[in-house]
Amino acid sequence: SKLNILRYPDPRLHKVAKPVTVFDARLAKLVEDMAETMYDAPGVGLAATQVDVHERLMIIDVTEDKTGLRAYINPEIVWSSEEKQVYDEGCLSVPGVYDGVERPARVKVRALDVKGEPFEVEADGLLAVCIQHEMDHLMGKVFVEYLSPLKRNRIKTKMVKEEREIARDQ
Ligand SMILES: O=C(O)C[C@@H](Cc1ccccc1)C(=O)SCC(=O)c1ccccc1
Ligand SMILES: [Zn+2]
Repeated sequence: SKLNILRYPDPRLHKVAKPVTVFDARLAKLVEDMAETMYDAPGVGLAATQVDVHERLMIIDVTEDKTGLRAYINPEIVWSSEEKQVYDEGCLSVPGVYDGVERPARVKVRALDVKGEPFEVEADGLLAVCIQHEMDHLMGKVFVEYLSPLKRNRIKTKMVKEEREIARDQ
């Protein structure tokens, strides 16, 4: 079923996720529900933090035809390139905002799959950007924190105003 995505500046987006320790049917269902939520948004990634589940779990699918879904559990970056790249990032928790963020161009990440089996991915391009963006979510970080205080405050003000309008219409 579709889950509710927390919207910035909800304070729960700043909670630090805890490692996953139990690989059971609940976890598999959570991955399914997160995937349904992500494809519906639409998005190319989603961290458990964004659906108010504070466990170290993220899903990513950067393929055009939605055939590349992968769950990364207890992910850790084991190598990142010196070379950086600026990419126009978006965020399902900050709808309508896209802005340049500089990050290492390539990363090697180690994680467990939904069965608890370890795997490793070396990524570049959008996958590398997304892995780093989702892992920030698991650390309670939202990509607007890389922008200038002026830009961040304008975004915050706009989102709070929109939140009030949504509340008023209900
Ligand atoms: O908020 C999130 O974590 C999802 C976010 C991931 C992301 C996208 C691009 C750069 C960095 C991180 C999104 O998916 S935003 C939506 C988006 O970028 C997109 C949506 C549909 C097709 C392609 C991209
Ligand atoms: Zn995001």
